[in-house]
Amino acid sequence: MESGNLDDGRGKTATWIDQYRLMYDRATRHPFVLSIRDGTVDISAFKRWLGQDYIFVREFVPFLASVLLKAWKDSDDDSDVEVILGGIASLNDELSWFKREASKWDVHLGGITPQKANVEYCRLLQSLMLPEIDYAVVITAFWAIETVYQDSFSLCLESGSKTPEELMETCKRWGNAHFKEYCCSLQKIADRCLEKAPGDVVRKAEEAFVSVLEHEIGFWSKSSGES
Ligand SMILES: Cc1ncc(CO)c(N)n1
Repeated sequence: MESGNLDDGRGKTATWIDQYRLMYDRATRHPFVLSIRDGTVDISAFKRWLGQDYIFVREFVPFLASVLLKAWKDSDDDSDVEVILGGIASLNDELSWFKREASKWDVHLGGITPQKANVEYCRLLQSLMLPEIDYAVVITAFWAIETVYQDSFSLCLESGSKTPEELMETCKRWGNAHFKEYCCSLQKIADRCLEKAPGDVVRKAEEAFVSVLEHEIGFWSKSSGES
């Protein structure tokens, strides 16, 4: 058994969160998210984020499909496919939710130009969809992408938060306990794969994790900021 230098019996993913704590906190405690939590959020920033995230989630569909395909081909545990399929199923519901929410806020999803940070994030997804990228790398990225939103929005649901009532549904979408469980399932899968992966694959997964954090920070800033 290989034991990494920071490995104290926890999974690799938990180790990386600690190791990149500053960046992780910048991704999960972004000023935009904090403004939702303290009730000072600028509604036009929220509407911009909504339109940009819809574009991102549409790109997330083929990414998830590619993760599913790799799990089906390369995973040694049948339940991986079920967890990922569950994620794909809820994406279907999520896209409908975006359309409903957008019409509620008078956001026209058809006419939105993706921000540069969004285009770059989608490009990262596309690079991870390539067949030569290992399952361990993409499942790690997938876990990180979902977990950043889970951590961010659950913050807005904590007791003492002043999240405006009309944004509660958005926060519950990613901040709810069921979504947290789903993120934990993804984390267990990622940790299991990373434990068995050769060193160069683990290094690539770590890079993908850091890259997701960087892109999430950029996404929050640019999607909620002035266009
Ligand atoms: C940018 C971004 N990251 C993560 C998620 C979670 O699905 C999302 N919807 N959008």
